[in-house]
Amino acid sequence: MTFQTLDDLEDGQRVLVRLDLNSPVEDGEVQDNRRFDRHAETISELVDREFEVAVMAHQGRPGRDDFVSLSQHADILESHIDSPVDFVADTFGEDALSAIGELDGGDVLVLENTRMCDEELPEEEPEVKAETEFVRTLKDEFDAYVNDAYSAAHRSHASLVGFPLVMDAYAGRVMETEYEANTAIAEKEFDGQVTMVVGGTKATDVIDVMTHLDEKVDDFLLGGIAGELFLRAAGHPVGYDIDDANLYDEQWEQNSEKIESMLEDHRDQITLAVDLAYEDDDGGRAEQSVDDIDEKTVSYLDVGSETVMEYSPIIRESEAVFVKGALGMFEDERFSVGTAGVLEAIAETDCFSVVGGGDTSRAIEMYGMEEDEFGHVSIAGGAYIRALTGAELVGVEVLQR
Ligand SMILES: Nc1ncnc2c1ncn2[C@@H]1O[C@H](COP(=O)(O)OP(=O)(O)OP(=O)(O)O)[C@@H](O)[C@H]1O
Ligand SMILES: O=C(O)[C@H](O)COP(=O)(O)O
Repeated sequence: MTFQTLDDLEDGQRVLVRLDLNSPVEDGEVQDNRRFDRHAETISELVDREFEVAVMAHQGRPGRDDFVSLSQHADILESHIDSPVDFVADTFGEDALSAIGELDGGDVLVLENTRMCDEELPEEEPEVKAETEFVRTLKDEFDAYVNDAYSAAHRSHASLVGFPLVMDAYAGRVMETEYEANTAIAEKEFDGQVTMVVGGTKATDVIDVMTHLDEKVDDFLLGGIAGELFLRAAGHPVGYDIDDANLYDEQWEQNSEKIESMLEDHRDQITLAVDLAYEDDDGGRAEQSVDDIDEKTVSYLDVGSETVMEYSPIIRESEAVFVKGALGMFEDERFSVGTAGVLEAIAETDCFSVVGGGDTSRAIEMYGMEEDEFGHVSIAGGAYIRALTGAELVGVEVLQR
């Protein structure tokens, strides 16, 4: 099934565009990344064709440090296209409507973080989202809706699934290319070994998907927060929160049964880290064998060098390698050994590879690798691995109705 694209959109209209600009935030500063670069292509095309463009996007989640305004995103987006990008600190209230009313052909306006609107987040059916005041108010201001946010298309949120039910809806260029690439990849068959490197912070997303990929993937190599939860299930005292970070315990509550049953039924397909890295008292990197950890007293921020040495030959023997999520907090060079080591092993190997994730794909350029050393680099994380299972993404599905 296909959707309408920008080729089907009549010139000069007022368009409401959903991008995924969800980015890493370090000390309050939004970090530029390839999501801006890729979405700039869609926005530039709309500007060149004299559309009046308003952009919706989200950043972080309420209660987390990365839940910030989109004002910096507007500036970064502007630096990727050749024309001004305005920002209004409002999602669909009077200020937003007045700024939208002032748009002229070729103008771009970024609206405030959609997740600051109460109706955006709860996961509900598209039909319910279409009835929200948020959707009902904004839809009257525009002639068409464009969804370019493939990487958020696994979420049934108002800005993603509500508008297509009540407006003419189109796929942007990123939506089109990511959908085509990931669908083709999901249909690929491999004769040899298929390996999936699973890490990152969104353990709930990856563990759900792992349970659906156990026939397609021969070897899961674990790291990141997800890997620590598997180590906890295997009897090691890691994968617990030791401060207010709230990265582990809630995800453990949600997933412990699934993890335990995966370990029980598929132990031979799951490879766990043998050592982990942490920050020592002098601010350096220290490593500890998993077997020597009696109690969690520090935050483990990377897998250790021994683990990279165990994972690399498995990668070298693979016909296909999929990566979702970083093996450590690679943004800090001290904790990049796992992520950079595994990506380098993939780049050096003649296998088919896909690296996905808004954050994870950033590690490629940070550590001196080139995108063309990999089969496909997706700016989608959760959406791409869900697509690998052959499942429809709700945000894509409503565009195809
Ligand atoms: N042990 C760890 N402790 C803290 N953070 C970690 C650890 N391991 C990995 N990370 C962080 O995980 C992040 C990447 O994982 P995340 O789950 O956000 O995936 P992603 O690649 O960005 O995919 P998505 O697009 O779904 O967000 C990195 O920014 C990295 O710093
Ligand atoms: O970064 C992502 O994977 C998407 O923007 C979805 O964000 P979320 O996991 O916070 O819903």
